[in-house]
Amino acid sequence: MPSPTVPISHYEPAPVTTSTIDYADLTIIDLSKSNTKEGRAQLALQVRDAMSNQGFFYLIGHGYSTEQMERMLDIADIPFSQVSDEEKQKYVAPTKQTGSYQGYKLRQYWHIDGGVRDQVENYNINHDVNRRTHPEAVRPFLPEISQFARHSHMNVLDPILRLMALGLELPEDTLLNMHGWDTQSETYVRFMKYYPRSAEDEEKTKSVWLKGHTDFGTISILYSQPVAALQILARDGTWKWIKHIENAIIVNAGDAMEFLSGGFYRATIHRVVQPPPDQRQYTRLGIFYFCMTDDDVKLAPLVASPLLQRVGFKRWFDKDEDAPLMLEWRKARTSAYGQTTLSKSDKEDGVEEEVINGVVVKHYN
Ligand SMILES: O=C(O)CCC(=O)C(=O)O
Ligand SMILES: [Fe+2]
Repeated sequence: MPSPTVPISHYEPAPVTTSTIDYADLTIIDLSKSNTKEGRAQLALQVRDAMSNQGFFYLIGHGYSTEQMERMLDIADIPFSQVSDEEKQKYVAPTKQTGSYQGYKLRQYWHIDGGVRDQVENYNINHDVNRRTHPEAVRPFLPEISQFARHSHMNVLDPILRLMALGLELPEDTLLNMHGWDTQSETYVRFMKYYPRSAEDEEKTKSVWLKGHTDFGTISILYSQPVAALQILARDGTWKWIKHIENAIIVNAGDAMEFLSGGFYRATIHRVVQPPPDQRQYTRLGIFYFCMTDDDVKLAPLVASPLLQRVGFKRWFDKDEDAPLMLEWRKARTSAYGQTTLSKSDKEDGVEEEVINGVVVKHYN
């Protein structure tokens, strides 16, 4: 049961920016319309259009209130503000060895550019919150975090997966059946806190905090927060800012969804940059639910889709049996990220590449 009586200090997020910036124009999906069959058919078309064009959309009507979100934000700050550096060290994720982020990713782990390393702390918790132990200050809040993960899974992820399966003209539960709650998967809650950086770091990285990348899994669920910093690479090659919408969720597809849909749903490149001037002195605390299929799902195209048969699809692997399992793809991508030496693309300016499971993975500056 949730325990909202456990005392907690309040995290006050930055005020919304008043700067004029170039925002992406994304579709807003109202999930409260998905209770009826007609509603779902209509939303499925909207989601299909958004995921095959921008690869990003907003979700509203998801049933989590602003007050519940404020409470989760207070909880999200605990692993950063209420745990000593010494205790944090005990819970650092052995990411390079295990290909898993569970636990802390402390500052300066990822290489960004020009010798500059990141200034962001993550604390990652598997959707099964008891899979690992947690710092003492986090423990009283595990029931609430578990309930939040369950909400994100059942009330956000599952409806999205239903709509995306419908979009491929497949049975509604096709994708959902690959994303069990009780099965073995890496699907996890991430708390992420960015700290302001030095002028020197900003200059050396041309203000990039997290290089342009695609996410590794199927669906990423980003609970909207006020500090503008996230940008997506639009089809015309320009970076567009993601606008904060109170109590909305930003949804994007990752590599695994791109593989399963034969390239129809796009894993869009996105990055994080220095916020506009009026938000630069604030920390930026975010809450995410990163979703992957069950570990044992092969990431080969869903060729039974009548839509894919009509419009055509891309194969990354000649034979389906050569496609990686979700477990293999996640491990390889996770252990390499921010650690490997990337090589410059000979085709595209400002792009660096690495080869993972035979696939060229690009990183954008
Ligand atoms: O901080 C954000 O808004 C996005 C972070 C992100 O892209 C990631 O963690 O993969
Ligand atoms: Fe990302």
